[in-house]
Amino acid sequence: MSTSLAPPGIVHEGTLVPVHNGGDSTIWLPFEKVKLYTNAFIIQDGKILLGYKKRGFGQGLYNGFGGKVEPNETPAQAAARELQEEAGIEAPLRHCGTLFFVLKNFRDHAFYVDIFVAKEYSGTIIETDEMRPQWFSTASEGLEKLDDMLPIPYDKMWADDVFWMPLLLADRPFIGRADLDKDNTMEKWWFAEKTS
Ligand SMILES: Nc1ncnc2c1[nH]c(=O)n2[C@H]1C[C@H](O)[C@@H](COP(=O)(O)OP(=O)(O)OP(=O)(O)O)O1
Repeated sequence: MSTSLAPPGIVHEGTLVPVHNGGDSTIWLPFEKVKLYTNAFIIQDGKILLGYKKRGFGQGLYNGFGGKVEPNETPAQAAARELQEEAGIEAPLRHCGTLFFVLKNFRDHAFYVDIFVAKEYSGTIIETDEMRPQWFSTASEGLEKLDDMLPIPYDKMWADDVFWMPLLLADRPFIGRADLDKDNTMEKWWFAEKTS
């Protein structure tokens, strides 16, 4: 499928295969500034580590561990720093996706988020002022669940996560954009798998 379908804000090389797109809005929300963010996940042995955001942006939602890329950092360095700051651990993170978010009632900047993943980590997972880490089962409905582990709580996550997280879990590189309203509803979205 043509790569020219990618929405504004999506920067990419190679071949993209769109997997989801939709929304009632006919236009992508405009944006002026873009700020760089990271988000990191540990996925191992049928489980994924998420953090419950205790304060600030996205409070009350489960997410990976991440935040803003500081001016002196690469996204990979920022991802490692945020994982240490928010969960107390280190991990051999590798890049697996890129997401672009525009919030309807937040016109300060759009979010360009590099997504990282690791299968291992070192150190002891700790609760921090910002995040309460928790393991969730990655097993699909109908399959055997890990002992006492809840499934991924999509109803308590950013609304876009359900579209790209299956690609993350399947280790399939992805890219996408979502425009969200202030109540965490999706206005318009487009997600693709990167096949080269
Ligand atoms: N829509 C959506 N889906 C999934 N993930 C995210 C979004 N929007 C987002 O912003 N995010 C991610 C991107 C980042 O990982 C975090 C937001 O980072 P934040 O905690 O605001 O950044 P910090 O640098 O930690 O902020 P301060 O601690 O400096 O205030 O959510």
